[in-house]
Amino acid sequence: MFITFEGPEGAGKTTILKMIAKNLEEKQYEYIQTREPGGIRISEAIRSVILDKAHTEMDARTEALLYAASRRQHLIERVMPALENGTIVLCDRFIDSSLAYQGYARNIGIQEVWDLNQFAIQDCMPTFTLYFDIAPELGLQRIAANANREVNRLDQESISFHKRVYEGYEQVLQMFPNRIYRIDASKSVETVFEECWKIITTHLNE
Ligand SMILES: Nc1ncnc2c1ncn2[C@@H]1O[C@H](COP(=O)(O)OP(=O)(O)OP(=O)(O)O)[C@@H](O)[C@H]1O
Ligand SMILES: Cc1cn([C@H]2C[C@H](O)[C@@H](COP(=O)(O)O)O2)c(=O)[nH]c1=O
Repeated sequence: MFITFEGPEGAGKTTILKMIAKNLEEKQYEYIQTREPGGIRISEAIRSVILDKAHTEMDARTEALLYAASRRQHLIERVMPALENGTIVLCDRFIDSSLAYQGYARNIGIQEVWDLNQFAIQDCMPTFTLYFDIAPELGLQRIAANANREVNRLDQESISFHKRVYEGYEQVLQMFPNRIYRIDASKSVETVFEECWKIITTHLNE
């Protein structure tokens, strides 16, 4: 089972992913938790290049290619071997982030970014996706209030960019109504967790 966590900045993806991991651990499921961009050495190195605040000159297509390259290596080294073993994969962000951020918000085109990513993923799509729906203003407020979180190049984008990311996700949800579950991420951590856990247990029991 390949489960991805998606949504704008500060939506609570990482918080809930860790809680789900803890629950799976307690119930003795085999799982891994990982993230994009990153999760393994080469992809973490690509992450540093993409998210470096100094790299303000980065071209949108270069950005899309770097995310896709990072995705490819992470799939080959970490995700696919785990799935082949029957291990549950919890992944913080995946292809939907590229569609919303690069495809829509950066104006490359969702279809173009989808096509580019087919080379990287070779049909390895998530079993299902939890989309953390939050107004960009609230998400950004949450991350601003978190003193431990380092601000990266994407965080520094304007509020209009983050609003476009939100609109981009809306398009992506329309494209994949059977794969993506919308979660109201403005609710309390406990409520959001309960909703996500209910979806996961339904799939685990299928
Ligand atoms: N439901 C919630 N209500 C209030 N605060 C929350 C909630 N979920 C998470 N937070 C807080 O919001 C901040 C961002 O949460 P988190 O890092 O989990 O979000 P994220 O979606 O992974 O963000 P990003 O994609 O930007 O890394 C953290 O300080 C976290 O404690
Ligand atoms: C996978 C992926 C990510 N992004 C963006 C989204 C965030 O701004 C950063 C990752 O930071 P996080 O704290 O780990 O969420 O990268 C993107 O634009 N495109 C992608 O494909």
